Amino acid sequence: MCLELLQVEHQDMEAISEEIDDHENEVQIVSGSLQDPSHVKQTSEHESRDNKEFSIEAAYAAWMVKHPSALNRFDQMMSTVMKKKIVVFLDYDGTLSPIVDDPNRAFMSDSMRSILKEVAQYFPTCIISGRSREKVYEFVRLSNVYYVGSHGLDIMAPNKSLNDANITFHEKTIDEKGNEVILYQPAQKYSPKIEKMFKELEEKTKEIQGAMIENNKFCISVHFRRVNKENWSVLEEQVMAITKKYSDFHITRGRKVVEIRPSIEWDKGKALEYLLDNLGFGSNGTAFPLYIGDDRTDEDAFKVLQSRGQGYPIVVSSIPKDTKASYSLRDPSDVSSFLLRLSRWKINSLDRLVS
Ligand SMILES: O=P(O)(O)OC[C@H]1O[C@H](O[C@H]2O[C@H](CO)[C@@H](O)[C@H](O)[C@H]2O)[C@H](O)[C@@H](O)[C@@H]1O
Repeated sequence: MCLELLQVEHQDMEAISEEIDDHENEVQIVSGSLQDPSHVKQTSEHESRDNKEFSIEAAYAAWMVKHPSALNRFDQMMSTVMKKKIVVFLDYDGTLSPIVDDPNRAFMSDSMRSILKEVAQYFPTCIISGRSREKVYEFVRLSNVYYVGSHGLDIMAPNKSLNDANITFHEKTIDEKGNEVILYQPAQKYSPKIEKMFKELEEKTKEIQGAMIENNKFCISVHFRRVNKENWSVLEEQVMAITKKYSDFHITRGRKVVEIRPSIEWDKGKALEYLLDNLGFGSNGTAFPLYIGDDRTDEDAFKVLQSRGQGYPIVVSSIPKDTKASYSLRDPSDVSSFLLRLSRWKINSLDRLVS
């Protein structure tokens, strides 16, 4: 049996079940014997735990053939990078921090922080999150990392080789360390409406126990992870009713979260292109982006890498799901192993240059 299949056998089944649960609304997620997650649950009630584990593992193993582990393929992946400039893009929740019940407590481990700090010493490193940029910084607290919030709608990046010919929404500003940075916020004009909607949502949903509304600056997250299942539809109706009043906004879904976003053509994929093309990370194909993410919104970035034929899209998932990523990592712990390996690889290649 190959190494990738063996690894699946040691998966934490509880975490896997939770992840399946998180993607309940996604029709496509599971392939092979697990095509419909609700079916998985119904039949699993009648199956022994062993059988359930076996079918999940078998489906995952089949999926891994198409999306091999970036850890197992590390050497092969790096052998094609050659003299290109690696740029590291990371999602936050579910990638750098494990999914937890309380969004305000999604802390990153100290070991992940120190590995990330090391990676950022060797490669330009950027976190692209659905959260507000400030909130991600609060969790990460690393000054050598670039932060993009609100699913790409709030970009703060170094002021390098800016090619601003067609960019109309950027401004130069000074960051906490006194460096000149550029700020690109294509949804700025929606701020007053977002504030209004946020207040309305808080007021309307305050009776629903466990509901949490998170203001992500240029988008809003309505969390239902801690809401009783029987109240999910009530919460959903309230969110729909309020969003309907704002014709220039739409709803997207993530892991036990409904998100309200301005209807403009901008997402994590566009933010990734913007960063690659405008911020001195090396356009003209010299940059080699690695993008690691677990969320449905990260798929927009994976698509961009696939269409540019540039870099490696890596999905974080412990269940088989439909993805444009070429490689996979199971969970944040795998992500930290991958990042550690990446920085060690860089140190070794620098050593080889010196000797
Ligand atoms: O783009 P990301 O960095 O992955 O952010 C996506 C959303 O992540 C957060 O919610 C998710 O993680 C929470 C903490 O683990 C969890 O409680 C929640 O159920 C998940 O949906 C964040 O709170 C959202 O604002 C982000 O949009």
